[in-house]
Amino acid sequence: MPVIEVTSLHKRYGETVAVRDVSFDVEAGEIFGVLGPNGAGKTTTVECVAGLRVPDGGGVSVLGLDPRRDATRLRHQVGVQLQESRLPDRLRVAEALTLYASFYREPADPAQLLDELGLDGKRDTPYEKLSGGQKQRLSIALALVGNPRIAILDELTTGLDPQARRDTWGLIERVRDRGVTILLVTHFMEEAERLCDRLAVIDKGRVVALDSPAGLVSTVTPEQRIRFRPSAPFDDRLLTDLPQVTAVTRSGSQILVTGTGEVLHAVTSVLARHQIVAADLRLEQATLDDAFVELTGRRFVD
Ligand SMILES: Nc1ncnc2c1ncn2[C@@H]1O[C@H](COP(=O)(O)OP(=O)(O)OP(=O)(O)O)[C@@H](O)[C@H]1O
Repeated sequence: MPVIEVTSLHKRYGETVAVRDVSFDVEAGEIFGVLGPNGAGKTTTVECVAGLRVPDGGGVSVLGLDPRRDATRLRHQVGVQLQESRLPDRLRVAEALTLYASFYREPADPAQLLDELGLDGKRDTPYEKLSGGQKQRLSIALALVGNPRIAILDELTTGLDPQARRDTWGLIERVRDRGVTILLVTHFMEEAERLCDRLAVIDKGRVVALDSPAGLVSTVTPEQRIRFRPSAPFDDRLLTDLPQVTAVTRSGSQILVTGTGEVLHAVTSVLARHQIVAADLRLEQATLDDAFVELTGRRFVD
């Protein structure tokens, strides 16, 4: 049974249609991603789910309730971390968490949450003295302090360095393992691929695909790319004659072969037969980025 149901959501700001037609269901216990380029309508969608905006059309149901009409009941069950949330500069980390915990009937233990988020050493640090990554982790802690059943996280790792980003992903997986359902907005392909059980890809206010990351990638033409540097010159026809090869292009000393099926085996076998070593050999398979191009006809731009 879905814990979040979004049906034909429509939302405009004056002349701008931010969300044209968005529908998806989120099942209990999953990490559900809303992925799309800047301005696609992701934030507006989750703000409607969080009850912070009123849809102009369509409906949203969270735990069977209306996010605006039943806001008080949902407040204890839904934690929200929105883009660029700010706290007063002088507020210390532990104070912020204790303050937020006091708003809830059955809050999490603030000390344990700080420990889990790697903020234990920052308990007495004022908000203004935290790094970007620490502020981000604090905002996640604040979204979780009410022990919610659902956490809505918008642009979780924007502005974080690669290590902090990976740490945050690990944290989100641990939260999910405790049974919290997570609705995650992202414009990072890698984040979506690594974290999400299922994804709605949104473009220009519409859902253009809804599937698991692997499912989305598999809808793309199953083309593979092989890159290597040959140890000796050879005629392209050696490879283009192979039925598995669709194209061979050269760029400097590097060769790029595209093909399907057992193309890697076919290429390496024929090269070996001609005593050619394929140095720096890499096999590239379709990614979510390729799936996005296939779905929208253009490259995903961050
Ligand atoms: N408060 C607002 N007033 C007017 N227009 C808005 C407002 N908020 C968003 N928009 C516009 O609505 C569209 C969708 O914005 P939204 O923030 O939902 O997209 P997004 O996918 O979350 O983008 P981003 O990744 O940049 O946050 C954009 O064209 C944006 O300029």
